[in-house]
Amino acid sequence: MESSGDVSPASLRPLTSSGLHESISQELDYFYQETQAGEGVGSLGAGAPQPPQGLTLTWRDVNVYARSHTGFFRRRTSQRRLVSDATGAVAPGGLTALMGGSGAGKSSLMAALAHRLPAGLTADGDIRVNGRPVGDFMHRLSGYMHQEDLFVAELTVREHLTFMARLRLDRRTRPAQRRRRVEQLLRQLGLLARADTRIGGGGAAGADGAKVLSGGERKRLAFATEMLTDPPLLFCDEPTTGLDAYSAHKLVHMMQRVALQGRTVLCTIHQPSSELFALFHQLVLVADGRVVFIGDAPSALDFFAGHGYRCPEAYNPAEFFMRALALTPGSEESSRVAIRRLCEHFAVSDAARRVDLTVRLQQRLGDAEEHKETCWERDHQTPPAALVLLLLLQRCALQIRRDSSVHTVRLIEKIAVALTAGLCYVGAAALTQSGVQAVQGALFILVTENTFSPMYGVLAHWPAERPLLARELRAGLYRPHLYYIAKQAAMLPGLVVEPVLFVLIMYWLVGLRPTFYAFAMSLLVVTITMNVATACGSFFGNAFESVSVAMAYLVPFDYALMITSGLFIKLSSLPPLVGWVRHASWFMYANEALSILQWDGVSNITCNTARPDLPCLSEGTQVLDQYSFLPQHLATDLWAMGTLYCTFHLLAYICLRWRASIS
Ligand SMILES: Nc1ncnc2c1ncn2[C@@H]1O[C@H](COP(=O)(O)OP(=O)(O)OP(=O)(O)O)[C@@H](O)[C@H]1O
Repeated sequence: MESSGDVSPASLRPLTSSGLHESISQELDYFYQETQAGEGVGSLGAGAPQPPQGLTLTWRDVNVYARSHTGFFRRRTSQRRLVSDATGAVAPGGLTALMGGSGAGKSSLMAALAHRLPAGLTADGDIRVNGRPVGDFMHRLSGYMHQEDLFVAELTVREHLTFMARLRLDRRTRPAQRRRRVEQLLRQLGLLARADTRIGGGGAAGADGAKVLSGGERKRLAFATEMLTDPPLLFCDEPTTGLDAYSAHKLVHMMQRVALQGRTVLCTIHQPSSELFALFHQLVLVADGRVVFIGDAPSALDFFAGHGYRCPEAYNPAEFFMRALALTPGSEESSRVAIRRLCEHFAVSDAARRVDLTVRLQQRLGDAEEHKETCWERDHQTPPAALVLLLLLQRCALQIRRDSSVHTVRLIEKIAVALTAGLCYVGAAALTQSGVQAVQGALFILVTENTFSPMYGVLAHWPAERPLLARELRAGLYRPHLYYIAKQAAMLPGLVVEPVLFVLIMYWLVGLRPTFYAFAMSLLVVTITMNVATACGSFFGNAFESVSVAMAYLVPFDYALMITSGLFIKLSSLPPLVGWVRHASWFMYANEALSILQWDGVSNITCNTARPDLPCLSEGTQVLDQYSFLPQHLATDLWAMGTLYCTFHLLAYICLRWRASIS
């Protein structure tokens, strides 16, 4: 294994060249000139703190385990080893391929090396960077391009990079520098023409027909995102998955260029073509969770040939390695024995001795400098919480504004329902016996229409955004409470405009009590109702793993609340077993408050004189009493709804944190 000082770009030339390679080289000429001038993908420019360059990554006896919980209350824990006793080293200045068949343990090993194990996986062993045991500083020191790219679909390419630049770059980076960095990456990664295109959800076109990025462009954007901070260490998990040969070559070629600038780049890859394979300088071959070989491709071919696995002439070496290391279906056990034998041969080979030497050297180096901080750790300053909140708020607001299903369609629906319901009640809300029924019916519509659609609408948002949230939280980009506050704050204008619009239309069409106080207070009650309902939807959306499971619990819950609202059964006659439910029913509080606003102080309701045998409610208090409502409860109702609002949000936030930590 070569140390950082021994590696020169010349010694790391690609193994072969091809026409495709040359055409890409020409296309990237501009980029290359810039990198030669020290202004390439990895340059932040003067002024910003620079990370340490030339990092050697070493690992010894690394094991990765998957923990699963089974049984009642998930109390039984079982553990499976995904990576066994892996030892290796990767030097800077070259592109290293972590290769192996599907399920060989590449992603698990790479996540452990990058200090980014997902929830459910744990690791032990000694992993170091320039001799220093890895820790949380890896999030700043390294970039990690995930196998599955996740973006906020509504943002454009430039908006996404700008947002990430503000969160990831040191807070002392000047705005002009930041902008230059974004433009530089857009240009270098061939995304300039697509800079104002929406990222989209990965499909052919956005929901509203807007153009979105292709798979290859998304991968390049993911790469650009990781390159924003100019990390000296870069991990790429299957960056070529889903790309055509040309796009895959273009992306790996960029990674090679970045590596040749002195960075350490480790990239998992499945089965690359010969041309793609030729771009890698070093291989780490993995099979059945074990490291089978580390070194360059010619040495790997010699090693395999020396143990009876000869690669045929003109055969793609990558394919050859994959075949040699595959677990053959039907005879997995004999494949495992063969793999273990190769591992044993490798353990006593010269290549393994070189790796071991590097690992020991780095260990000694690190132990000697145990108490020294790297300048990168000491220097990096994250943006202040207020700025992070503002950035998240901007992003959420853009998401809502551009997702027509959230605002335009909902506003149209609200107006249409308010008009329809209002027109049905025109002239019905008189101070008569039938008028009492009409008013109570209209109040019920005011409550339900501002409860169900917002509650179920918001429910779906949380599970959909959870993977991205979990990833961004794990990357240390922001704290969960900032995300939650930003999300709620971005929704707030809609949660005020919608109920106000609805009440404005329906209140006057129905002809409800025409006093300013009754109208203004009704506006307030309905607005609070909608906000409590969305808080409840947020709680259910965060408490369960998927929308369907959340719905399974929410539907019976809202039925219980609705039945105990006072309209369907007199509250005083509720059986004690379920009577307590009404205390959590904002339906009840809202209905009571709205009814008080309509009927308190009314004393001239006319009776049906033609039918003296029928019961007659001649006073407002009688109407309220019919539902067990009390006129003096208005303030209590408002306080109760406020308490429910805070409780649901608190529960939602606790669940958000918990769900994100296990996702
Ligand atoms: N969180 C997890 N819980 C349980 N098992 C897991 C988990 N993650 C991965 N595994 C298992 O560990 C093994 C190795 O998975 P890993 O993703 O590391 O392999 P890989 O070589 O990257 O595969 P691929 O190329 O298909 O992505 C697989 O059998 C996989 O099912």
